[in-house]
Amino acid sequence: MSPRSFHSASAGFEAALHVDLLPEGHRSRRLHGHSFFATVRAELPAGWAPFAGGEVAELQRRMEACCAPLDYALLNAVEGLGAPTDENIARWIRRRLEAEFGVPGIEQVGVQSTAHTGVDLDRAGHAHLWRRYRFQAAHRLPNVPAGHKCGRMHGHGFEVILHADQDIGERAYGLDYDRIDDIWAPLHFELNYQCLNEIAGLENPTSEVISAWLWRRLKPLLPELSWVTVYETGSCGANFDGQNYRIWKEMTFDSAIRLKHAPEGSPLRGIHGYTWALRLHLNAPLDAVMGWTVDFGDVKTLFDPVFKAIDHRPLFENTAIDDGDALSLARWVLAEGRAVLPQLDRIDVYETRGNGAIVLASARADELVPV
Ligand SMILES: Nc1nc2c(c(=O)[nH]1)N=C([C@H](O)[C@H](O)COP(=O)(O)OP(=O)(O)OP(=O)(O)O)CN2
Repeated sequence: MSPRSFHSASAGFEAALHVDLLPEGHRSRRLHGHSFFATVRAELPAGWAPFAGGEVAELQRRMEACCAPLDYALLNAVEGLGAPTDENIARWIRRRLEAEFGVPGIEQVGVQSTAHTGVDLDRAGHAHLWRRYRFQAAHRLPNVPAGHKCGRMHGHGFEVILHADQDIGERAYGLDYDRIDDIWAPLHFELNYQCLNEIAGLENPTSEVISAWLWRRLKPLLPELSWVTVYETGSCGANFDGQNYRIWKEMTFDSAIRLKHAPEGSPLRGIHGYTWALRLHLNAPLDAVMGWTVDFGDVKTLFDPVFKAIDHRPLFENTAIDDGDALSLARWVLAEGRAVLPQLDRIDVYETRGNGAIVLASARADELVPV
């Protein structure tokens, strides 16, 4: 096993734009504005930050400085940006982070322009557009053991994220979000306000089965489709890429830390704390009878002793945890978590939205699947 790790930092900016390369009459040709949110994930070498454990703060500082010219700006007037599509903004941020802000090992740059729309630029330079949809539906899982809560008929506000790889290199404009909307529209009609068990192919409607069902329906219409993500609740879901199933479970923990390598006088050296966001990712084959990889409920139960060791704790008193930074915590959680859940293959730990660390259990290049 050769684990890889990434640091993540984000910056928001308010900006105006008009996208003139869209067809005549398209609403985005008009002057309009967005609250953008950009994130970078980078595999940073040891010694890059001013002190060990200071990587998130340093990456955040550089990310904010990089994006500063975009804040309260007309993006069409920003030098070198070109047509202000989400993709071009991501490429502009990436170029500047590399060339002017000394950020090595960039794995991903994401730009979110609305609550339901964005682009993730991967290491190879492919732009994955994503679009989020919602549908309200009921279901029950018919094969769960007696007494399992999901065996009862219940309902969810499901969310689906469709990711499409534009694969257009450096061209300014490829797939339009509206095309994804048009392809999604009949599926919304089919799923919304329905009982999923009554739909052919969804007799056992787990998140995994729904994501694969959507993949089979959408891929022929949208060859660019790269992942289908299904959120069953706000804290768990599944992802399918045509071959592999991945699931995740999110939780928060509230803990105190200090960074032991921070310089004298820095507040980061003293006791401080966060409501950390923790996301557990698992990769496993589908159980043909249950229709799931690992039961979200089992994930929670098996992980509970690890959770209890970090929630409402002074983590600097735990000598098994190297330091109080996000990467040290993610590494510890991965090691402890895999002892009880060997399917765990990635841990994300965030101090605040977009600012934290990710650790992978293996060196597979395609594991930064956005969710
Ligand atoms: N791998 C899967 N496990 C489970 C699925 C599934 O689709 N795939 N579905 C369910 C249930 O349908 C249930 O509604 C969701 O379960 P759970 O994670 O327990 O959801 P909660 O939001 O209720 O969890 P809390 O963290 O307690 O809020 C079960 N498992």
